[in-house]
Amino acid sequence: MTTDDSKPFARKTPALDAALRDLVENPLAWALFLDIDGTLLDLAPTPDAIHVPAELPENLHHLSTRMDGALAIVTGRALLYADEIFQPFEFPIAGLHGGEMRGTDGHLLLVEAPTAFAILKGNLLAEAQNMPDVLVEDKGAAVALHYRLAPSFEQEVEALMRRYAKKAGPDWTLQMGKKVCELRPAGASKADALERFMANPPFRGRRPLAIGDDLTDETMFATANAMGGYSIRIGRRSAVSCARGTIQSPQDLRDYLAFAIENS
Ligand SMILES: O=P(O)(O)OC[C@H]1O[C@H](O[C@H]2O[C@H](CO)[C@@H](O)[C@H](O)[C@H]2O)[C@H](O)[C@@H](O)[C@@H]1O
Ligand SMILES: [Mg+2]
Repeated sequence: MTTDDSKPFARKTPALDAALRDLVENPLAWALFLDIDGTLLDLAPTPDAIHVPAELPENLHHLSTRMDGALAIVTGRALLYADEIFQPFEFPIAGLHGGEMRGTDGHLLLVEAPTAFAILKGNLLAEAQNMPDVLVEDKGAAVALHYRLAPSFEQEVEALMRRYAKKAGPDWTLQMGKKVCELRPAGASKADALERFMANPPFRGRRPLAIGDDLTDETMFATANAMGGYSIRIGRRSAVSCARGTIQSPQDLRDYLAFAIENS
């Protein structure tokens, strides 16, 4: 293909341009790992208020086909919830920040919430009711407390979740995010998920490209970089991020992905 300055990647830094250009020109050389909230989708006021652009699932399907299936979703969402977003297509996916997985063989690894954790979630829900507009998102083996609609409760939310992290014990860990504080299974991270995908075809032997927007994505950025790949953070450039490149918004990323499909 030929490229010129009007193309989406021509506005970026040289290293980012080169990675984005190479994904278009050599889709079989790359393995793509995509976060959902704040990356593929614009952030919304509440977890269920997300808008999925009608063309997004099909665009990802086309790109995945060009990459011979080496495209995976790596999200903090529960795996089965995230699957619904991309219907009727089904991608290799990691949920709960790496705790849940489904590889290309279709084998589903889900985490079951033990009774003690279910009781803990019930108690958390009761205590959160004292904080108007703070939302509890029950994700099965993880639970999130969202304060996007009630930013003045940030400190209280964090303190409450730290208390509950102690009660939950070592099998759960605290995960901070954008206007959210979560308790998630401690056994795996997004980096672990990326490594597990990379151990098998069609991912094996390719350069990983990790794209995300939040603290939870930093481990997969670092791992993608260490494996000779590349990492892109959606949002403003950040000195504390491991990501090597920056794309300003989910819309810019979606525009680039649409361009990559048309031209690869
Ligand atoms: O790893 P991700 O796919 O980015 O998931 C991270 C968390 O995303 C969701 O929360 C965030 O998005 C919401 C919808 O835009 C927004 O209202 C919230 O403030 C954000 O923190 C999701 O609800 C969490 O379960 C994910 O862990
Ligand atoms: Mg995100």
